[in-house]
Amino acid sequence: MIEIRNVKKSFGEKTILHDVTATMEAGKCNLIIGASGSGKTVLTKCMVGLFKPDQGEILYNGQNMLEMTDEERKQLRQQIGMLFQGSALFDSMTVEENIMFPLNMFSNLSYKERRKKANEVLARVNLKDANKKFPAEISGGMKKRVGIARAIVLNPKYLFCDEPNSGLDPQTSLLIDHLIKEITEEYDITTIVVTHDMNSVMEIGDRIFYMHQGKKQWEGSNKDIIFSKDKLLNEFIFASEFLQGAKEMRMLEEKGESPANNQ
Ligand SMILES: Nc1ncnc2c1ncn2[C@@H]1O[C@H](COP(=O)(O)OP(=O)(O)OP(=O)(O)O)[C@@H](O)[C@H]1O
Repeated sequence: MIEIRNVKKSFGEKTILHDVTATMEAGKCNLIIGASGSGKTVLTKCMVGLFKPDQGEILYNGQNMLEMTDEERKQLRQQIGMLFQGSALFDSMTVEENIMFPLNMFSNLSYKERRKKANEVLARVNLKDANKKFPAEISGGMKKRVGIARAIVLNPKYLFCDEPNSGLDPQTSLLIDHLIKEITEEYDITTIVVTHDMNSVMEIGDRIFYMHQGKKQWEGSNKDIIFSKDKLLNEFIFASEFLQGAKEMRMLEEKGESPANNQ
């Protein structure tokens, strides 16, 4: 679990995060959504220690990251897996070598054990046969799966995914979403996904945090998001073509004309 308490962050005169409080739950996909510039990235950078908040607390399983010693912060860092927007694979390394990289850096395992572990996670993301390929030889969806395998190879407690669907077709996006959700539940990871993709929001959004101009404007689940009365959230989500059908359904329901009422 990650608890963000009253976090404030400014750059110069400009306040970017205004008193943000939110709890990211373990074993769940916690999605941060919001328009460009609403503060999603600054918030996640504060969470992983890349920015220091001016005020507030960030608690990892009850321990304030901002008060940790360097050693404690180093240990925490090893419990955080990251999936970057462009997958960020090393082009000169094979898929297997890419996945072994965090193990080479942070584990005391032998070469044989590291290879075994890398191939286990590769099998978990259904890429067993791609281990000797180079990134240039695999598709965008496969690269994302390699990115996920690399992010989970150290058995992280926390997984941060930055726009995991960017550049993918809808079908591949869905596969990646499901993989992230399955892994989150299977390994009881606290997963944080920053996304613009409303399809993902509806598919895997156990907890959704809607940021607006640096404030947490709304939070809830994918079950209640389309029924929210929050005007700003409604403007944001119903701008998506994907949710036009849901919007029309909701309007009919409000008028008592839903097909469900006519049965
Ligand atoms: N290092 C920085 N120095 C100064 N201002 C910054 C810095 N990083 C971000 N900002 C500002 O903080 C605000 C929020 O940016 P942020 O990147 O968090 O938005 P976002 O919601 O992630 O947007 P997007 O969806 O486009 O990635 C923006 O006005 C941005 O210019």
